[in-house]
Amino acid sequence: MIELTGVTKTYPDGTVAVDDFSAQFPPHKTTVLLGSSGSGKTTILRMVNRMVDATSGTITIDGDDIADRDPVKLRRSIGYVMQNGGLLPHRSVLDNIATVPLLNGVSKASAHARARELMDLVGLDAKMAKRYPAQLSGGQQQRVGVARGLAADPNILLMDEPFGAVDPLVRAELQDELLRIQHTLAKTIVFVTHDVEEALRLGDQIILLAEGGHIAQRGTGPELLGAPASPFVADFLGLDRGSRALFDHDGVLVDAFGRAAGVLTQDASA
Ligand SMILES: Nc1ncnc2c1ncn2[C@@H]1O[C@H](COP(=O)(O)OP(=O)(O)OP(=O)(O)O)[C@@H](O)[C@H]1O
Repeated sequence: MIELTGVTKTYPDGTVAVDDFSAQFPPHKTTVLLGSSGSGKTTILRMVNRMVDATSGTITIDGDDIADRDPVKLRRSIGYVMQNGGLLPHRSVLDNIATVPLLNGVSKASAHARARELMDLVGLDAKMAKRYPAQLSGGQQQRVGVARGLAADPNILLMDEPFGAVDPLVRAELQDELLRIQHTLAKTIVFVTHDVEEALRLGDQIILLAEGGHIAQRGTGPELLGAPASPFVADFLGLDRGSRALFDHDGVLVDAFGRAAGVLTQDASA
């Protein structure tokens, strides 16, 4: 369990990116931080592995305060996948995937063997192993990024808009792959996106953020869709724009395409 309590981040120029944020990211589940640009999603994510240090508040992982952990060791124990893969351009696919295990002192032979297994897991053809990032499509680069994030077999995987830079079809494919991988590996995933469809597809829990990391609403996708807490939430989810509107059929919520999206509680349907 990752727990953030009263966490604030003020950058040196005075920008309060995150103001008094508290939340839990449960183990083996995917939590999506959803919000528009500048709402503090990346800052929250980076505070979990101490790429950014919180100004105040507490962050614990399984009860241990991360402020007491060595930041470099902490960072290497947590998978991190960023937009555009963040790959090292002059290293082969295999070396990119093996980066963290090699830093952790794993032998090159076993790091590469593990990297080949991960290539298979994320759906990359083995013949790509010796290629350089520039010789891959955007979608393939993202797969390498996911494999690299998983290479040290971390319990926690932080993903910062990992599929933001690819076209919608490839994006849907990558989302499917992630769902498949997560079904097998059950990592604790924190996934940042500003894309509502992506959040609804991937999130066991969605935390919708307004500016300053203020929580507009948290819950499952159907909970947010079925009972948006404010006009801001309804607007962000696009509930006023038709396609995502929900209709009540005897207590079962269905979307505009007739797909079940949730169940109304007794009170809400009364
Ligand atoms: N190093 C920094 N110094 C000063 N301000 C920063 C820094 N990094 C981020 N900010 C500011 O903090 C706020 C939150 O930024 P953050 O990147 O966390 O938001 P975000 O929701 O992830 O946005 P995006 O979707 O655009 O990545 C923004 O106002 C941003 O300009």
